[in-house]
Amino acid sequence: MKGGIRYHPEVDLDEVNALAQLMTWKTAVVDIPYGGAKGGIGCVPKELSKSELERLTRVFTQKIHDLIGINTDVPAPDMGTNAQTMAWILDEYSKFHGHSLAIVTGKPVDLGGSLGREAATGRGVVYATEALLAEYGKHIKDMTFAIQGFGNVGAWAARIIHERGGKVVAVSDITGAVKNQNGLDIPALLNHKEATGTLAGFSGGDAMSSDELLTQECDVLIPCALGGVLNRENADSVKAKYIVEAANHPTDPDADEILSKKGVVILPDIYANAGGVTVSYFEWVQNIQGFMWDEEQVNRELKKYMTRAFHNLKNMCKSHNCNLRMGAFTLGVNRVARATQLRGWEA
Ligand SMILES: NC(=O)C1=CN([C@@H]2O[C@H](COP(=O)(O)OP(=O)(O)OC[C@H]3O[C@@H](n4cnc5c(N)ncnc54)[C@H](O)[C@@H]3O)[C@@H](O)[C@H]2O)C=CC1
Ligand SMILES: O=C(O)CCC(=O)C(=O)O
Repeated sequence: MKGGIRYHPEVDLDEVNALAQLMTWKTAVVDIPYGGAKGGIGCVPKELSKSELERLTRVFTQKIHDLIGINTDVPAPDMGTNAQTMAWILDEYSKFHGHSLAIVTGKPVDLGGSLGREAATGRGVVYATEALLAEYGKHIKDMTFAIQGFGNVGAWAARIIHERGGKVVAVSDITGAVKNQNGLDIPALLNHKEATGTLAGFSGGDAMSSDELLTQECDVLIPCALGGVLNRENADSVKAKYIVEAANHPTDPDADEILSKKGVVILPDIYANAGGVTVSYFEWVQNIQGFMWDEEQVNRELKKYMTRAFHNLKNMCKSHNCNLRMGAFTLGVNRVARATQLRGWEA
């Protein structure tokens, strides 16, 4: 099983359960050999010191070390966790079971992490967006983007879209939001965030409230933060023509219906954000083989997996005459059902 560990105040058992289920279908959609998992701690990581985070992570690992394993459950980063968190889990786990590089993915590269994993979810989102837009004869360089969340996924997606000539017109995070209809200078915004820890005060755009981001004028909206942010309160006001779900379950069922009726095309999470777990799979393979790939190979393989999955998804939608979310779930559930039947577990 595979999935991230989340540190966030809203983490609870129901949410982790739902996120683990999404991982089951996600890994099947991109056809990598895992089931789904997820873990989390209800806490506010920004309010904890580095040494408190380390102690929390080590005690958590002491509690779960018998549940995880390189062939049973392999954690990775999610919201509020990062490569450092994975390094602590690896170190603590190794005290019980011996040195096991493949016990976590998304580790620091210096500790056996894969080149390209940190950027992989955002990069995968960009590959997915390119594949979707190509279906409509469009290109990133001709489109405007609004991005909610400027953490690992949002910042990397923004950076790569900007590099490809796309115009990122609005960005938000927990500290606020900034917009510029002529396009934000993303490298400058990244430097500003690095230096100040906030989006506030960025001179290259106008400040706005975080909530406004979702209804901002743009072609493509990319939610990269929490679940349930698109709901019946705001769905009707969304102006984007395309939504690429980089976050997990950002669109609730009411919003899904409202947006579909408005003709908004939604690229679902279990495909759109699968680049992260795909490169996690590459990291696990590299650790087991004891052979590091170069970054070019990682990105080339990632593109191959994302493009192949998009074609499978599109064919599923065509043969079942359904939208992309239904197509993605049908693809994932069918693969799991087929494996289940082949093992003789048919009811
Ligand atoms: N890290 C990964 O590899 C993957 C992450 N995801 C999903 O992507 C989403 C983001 O994850 P990460 O970037 O890793 O987390 P992160 O912790 O690095 O960043 C989260 C970002 O969301 C922002 N945020 C939080 N609440 C907000 C609000 N109310 N309004 C606006 N922004 C808000 C934070 O300020 C931060 O910029 C999550 O839903 C996660 O499950 C999905 C696949 C893989
Ligand atoms: O990289 C991984 O193993 C998990 C990534 C993740 O948590 C997700 O796709 O939601």
